[in-house]
Amino acid sequence: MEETILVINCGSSSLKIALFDGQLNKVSSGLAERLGKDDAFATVKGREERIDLSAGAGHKEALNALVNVWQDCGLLDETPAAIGHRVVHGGETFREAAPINDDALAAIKNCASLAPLHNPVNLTGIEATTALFPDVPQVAVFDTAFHHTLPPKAYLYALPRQLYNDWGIRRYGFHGTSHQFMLTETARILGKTPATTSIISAHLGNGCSITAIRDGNSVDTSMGLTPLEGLVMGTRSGDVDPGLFDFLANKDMNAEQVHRMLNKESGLLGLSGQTNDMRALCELADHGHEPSQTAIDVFCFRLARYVGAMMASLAHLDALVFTGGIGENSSLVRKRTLEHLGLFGFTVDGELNNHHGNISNGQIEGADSRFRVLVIPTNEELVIAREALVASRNG
Ligand SMILES: Nc1ncnc2c1ncn2[C@@H]1O[C@H](COP(=O)(O)OP(=O)(O)O)[C@@H](O)[C@H]1O
Ligand SMILES: CC(=O)OP(=O)(O)O
Ligand SMILES: [Mg+2]
Repeated sequence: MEETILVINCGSSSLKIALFDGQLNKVSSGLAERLGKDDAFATVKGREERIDLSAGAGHKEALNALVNVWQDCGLLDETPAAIGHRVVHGGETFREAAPINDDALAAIKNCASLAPLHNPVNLTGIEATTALFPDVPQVAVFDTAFHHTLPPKAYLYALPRQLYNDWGIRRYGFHGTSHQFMLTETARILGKTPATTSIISAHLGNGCSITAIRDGNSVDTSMGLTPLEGLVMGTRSGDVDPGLFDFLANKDMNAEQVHRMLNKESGLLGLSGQTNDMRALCELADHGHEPSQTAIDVFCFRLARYVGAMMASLAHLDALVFTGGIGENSSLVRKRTLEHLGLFGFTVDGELNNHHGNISNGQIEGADSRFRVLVIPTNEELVIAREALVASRNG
């Protein structure tokens, strides 16, 4: 019987799920959106019909519904050989993927206060698959793990040292599976080994982060204690002056309100007043909507500033790499960002940038650019499936 690997990525209001065969080919994938809302629904890629979920359905119901569809159409006849879960925060405990057992679950729960939007739903996903497939080995793959090589100068905040010693307050970094995938893909494209490859990787999805990778190791990254620091994101502010908290407290905003504003009501959505979706924002900007144009400007300028900041960690740069829904699809964001970086010697080829999808190596830099610039589709699910497969074969 063919082995299958199930991959689960529980986001704050969505569920992404994928099925791989034993050769790590993706067999099918599904998505559930608007979880917790009245109009929650799920879809299986390549199938027309929407799976309506009951009002307020959460991750568990969505997962059961999607697995049911796969079972009904014969894609998941047997129990899977292994299950891989994306877990966002692994703290300092996890430097690599970990088999899910009681100790790992306790450690993941321990990190939940550091990633309140992500870890609790990651745990819900693990509970749901444990109920469905109690005897199947499961593996947690952490966003933070790839960043375990950050040096203290990059991960320490300039706060009283006691906060790190007592509570683990430091910068952790996220999207590690995606940044790691950018490293291996860039090395493959350039004909190098990952261990000798140095890149700046910009993951621009709903959450956005940028990482400096020096000779295969993450050495600086824009996200911090939580996935709120750094770049402008769909609904997250990224960097703000810490003095803001004091100011807002004096305006009678409590911690919960500030948390919601910074995580859910800021970023592209907050600046534009319209949408967190970059594609929709570009259309509004095209039609002359000034706040949307400004939102795109702030997004690209912050990103360019961070590219400059990441340079400080590198001895040489093999490529600047764009990935994630925005990085892969928005030629406008790439162009605007690179235009800020002329002093470093970056140039962009307009034609390649507009049609990068046709070019197999993802190149978009101009002939006179000092550095390579690549667009590479991310594949976090594949990395997670690979880890799950390895773990299942090892034991
Ligand atoms: N053609 C496009 N042009 C501009 N932005 C796009 C395009 N396609 C997708 N995006 C943007 O990508 C973002 C979602 O990225 P994605 O990586 O899919 O998100 P997630 O972090 O949820 O996995 C959204 O802002 C969306 O508008
Ligand atoms: C860590 C993080 O920001 O994840 P996502 O982009 O899935 O929200
Ligand atoms: Mg993402």
